Amino acid sequence: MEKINIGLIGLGTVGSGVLEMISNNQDKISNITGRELIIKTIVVRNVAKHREEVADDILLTDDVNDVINDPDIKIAVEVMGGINPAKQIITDLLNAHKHVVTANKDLIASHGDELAKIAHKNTADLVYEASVAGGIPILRTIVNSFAADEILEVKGIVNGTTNYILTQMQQKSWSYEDALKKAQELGFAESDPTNDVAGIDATYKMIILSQFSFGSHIALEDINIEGIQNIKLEDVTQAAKFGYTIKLLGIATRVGNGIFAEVAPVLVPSDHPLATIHNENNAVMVTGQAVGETLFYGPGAGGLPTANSVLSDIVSVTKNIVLGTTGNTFNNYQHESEPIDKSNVIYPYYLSLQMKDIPGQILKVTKLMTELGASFSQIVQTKANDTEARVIFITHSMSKDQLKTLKEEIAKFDSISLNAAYKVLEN
Ligand SMILES: NC(=O)C1=CN([C@@H]2O[C@H](COP(=O)(O)OP(=O)(O)OC[C@H]3O[C@@H](n4cnc5c(N)ncnc54)[C@H](OP(=O)(O)O)[C@@H]3O)[C@@H](O)[C@H]2O)C=CC1
Ligand SMILES: N[C@@H](CC=O)C(=O)O
Repeated sequence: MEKINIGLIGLGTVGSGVLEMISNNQDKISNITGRELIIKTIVVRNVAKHREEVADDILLTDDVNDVINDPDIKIAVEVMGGINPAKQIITDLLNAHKHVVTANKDLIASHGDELAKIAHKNTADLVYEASVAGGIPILRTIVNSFAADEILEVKGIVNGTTNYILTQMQQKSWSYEDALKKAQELGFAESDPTNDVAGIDATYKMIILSQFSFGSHIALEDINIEGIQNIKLEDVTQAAKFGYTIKLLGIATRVGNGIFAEVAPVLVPSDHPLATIHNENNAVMVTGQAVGETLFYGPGAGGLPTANSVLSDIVSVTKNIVLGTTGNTFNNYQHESEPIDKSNVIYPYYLSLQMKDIPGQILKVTKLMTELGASFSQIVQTKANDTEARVIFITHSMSKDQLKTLKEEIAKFDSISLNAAYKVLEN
């Protein structure tokens, strides 16, 4: 059987999973593709650290040119992460006519269109199913199964680390710090977890999802991004008492000719499907004009689940090589998203305030709401400390502008502070 040589760049959580899956599933892959897949070369930073993991017949090197300049390598798998030097490496690989499979959402969200053009020019494939929602095969599903439908909204839980952290806080009352440490040990978090907890990783994934869903590229600066770093156990507990579970959600909705996109902690009704997604699992809800609401669920992070998506890309590139159909674009870039009128985007909010325990305080806030045309459906007061009360409101739907003005006006009071304002998802 003819062989196809692969260069693997990175042997961390995902790279090790790719190595394991190729060696364990060789027969099945050969039956499907008609080719034997061989990992010829592996590139890492620290060769000595990986010597024991790698068979003697594979070249283990710290020089990526051993892949770029090897004419026998047809497919390169980039699972090292980060934007630099990954961008230059992928550019060089494509210019050397290698097909590239990557899991790198940072890079694809930031420079995907530029790299797709380089791939097209070189009749090479550039594919990245693993870049969004780890083990869930969502990108090809959107390309193939929503080809004739108009997608109205795509939303969901697209970061495994933050969902793992929130689950441990909710179900086991773990501290935020302990849960993050465990997510890092389990290989779910990025090498620097800042992007995970700050919502940036989820935002990269929403940029890619939006491009596939709507054909529009949304710039990172145009997305409202809020992470989970400031979520308090008391908010998690209070939200549960109101019948909600806090989740970090990505939401991208068609508004006129543009897209409204946001990544933020959201109170999800506890009987909503997204509230039932626990640990490192992800779920993507795609709403189509014709099909209505659909939900795709599975592991969003971790070595083998992510490697499974990488392998699905490797198999599809191999089939393209066999059929001579390489170089067809995987992304759906049509244009930059047009500006939208955000006043049309309205949600109820969970507002957590701390106020000096003196008469008339709550009235000050409700008066402000009335002046802004806003109102609330639920209110709870608890003791924060000896001199202050915690007051939680669930508001009726209000716009971002109303919320912004409310925040600004509350900030003018010395004796009242707004600690949290989270969107509430309606069933
Ligand atoms: N972990 C996950 O669950 C998921 C990760 N991803 C994405 O997959 C990619 C890889 O993630 P993950 O496996 O977790 O990352 P790791 O940090 O576990 O592994 C990174 C690997 O890349 C190697 N590497 C890093 N920089 C260089 C360099 N400059 N030259 C050569 N080798 C380098 C490292 O070598 P060494 O070991 O010697 O340091 C290491 O083997 C990232 O883009 C990530 O966002 C996508 C979905 C899920
Ligand atoms: N750090 C990411 C890994 C997968 O993309 C996550 O936690 O989702």
